[in-house]
Amino acid sequence: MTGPTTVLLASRNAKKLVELRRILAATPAGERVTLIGLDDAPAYEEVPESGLTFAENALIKAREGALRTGLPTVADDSGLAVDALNGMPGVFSARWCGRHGDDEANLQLLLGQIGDVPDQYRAGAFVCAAAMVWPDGREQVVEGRMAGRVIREKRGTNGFGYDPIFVPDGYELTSAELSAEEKDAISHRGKAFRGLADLIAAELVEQP
Ligand SMILES: O=P(O)(O)OP(=O)(O)OP(=O)(O)OC[C@H]1O[C@@H](n2cnc3c(O)ncnc32)[C@H](O)[C@@H]1O
Ligand SMILES: [Mg+2]
Repeated sequence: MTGPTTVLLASRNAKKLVELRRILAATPAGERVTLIGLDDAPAYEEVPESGLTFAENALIKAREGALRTGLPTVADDSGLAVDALNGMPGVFSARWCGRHGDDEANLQLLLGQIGDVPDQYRAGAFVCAAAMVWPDGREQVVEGRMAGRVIREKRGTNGFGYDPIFVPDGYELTSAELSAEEKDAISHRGKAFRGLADLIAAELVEQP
């Protein structure tokens, strides 16, 4: 067995880094992997998320990271797909209001758009595609979903993004009222990252 392997998470989102570290730690790869984020990697100009699917965007980010750093690289792309909006905001979730990362404006715009949609038609799902690109060019993508419905007013202060207006199926609480651990256990990103963590563990265990 070789020493620890450094894996890059091609993201500046600190919450994603914490989440993937926690999930990796629970797998056989836990002790063998040191996970770093873009803030700890040699700086490079990031490519725009120009894909039309979560998987394409995750691969764009992961390929660029692997190319620029030579490290095995993970990246994810995620968002909320609302049935009444034919799957939007989807890949545009982070910039739905027209600028990147304004969670409150994104959420209020969505609430206004589906204001007239009756309760029984407010289904949607959080979706996450997590991609792994190895330095030799091999690529793997794992997707996770969390189905639920969009409510009419914000509830809860945990999480981020659209969490305060999303109630997962089987729950009465919004995903912003669940604890981080409770959300991880059922979330789109939790599922996708656990799938990837298993692939990373298998890869490293097979190494001579
Ligand atoms: O650097 P990267 O990894 O790209 O970080 P990011 O924050 O831009 O992340 P994404 O491109 O994956 O965009 C995710 C958007 O989708 C929404 N979203 C995704 N997962 C969510 C979750 O678990 N809870 C609430 N909103 C979520 C939210 O609006 C995010 O801004
Ligand atoms: Mg992004």
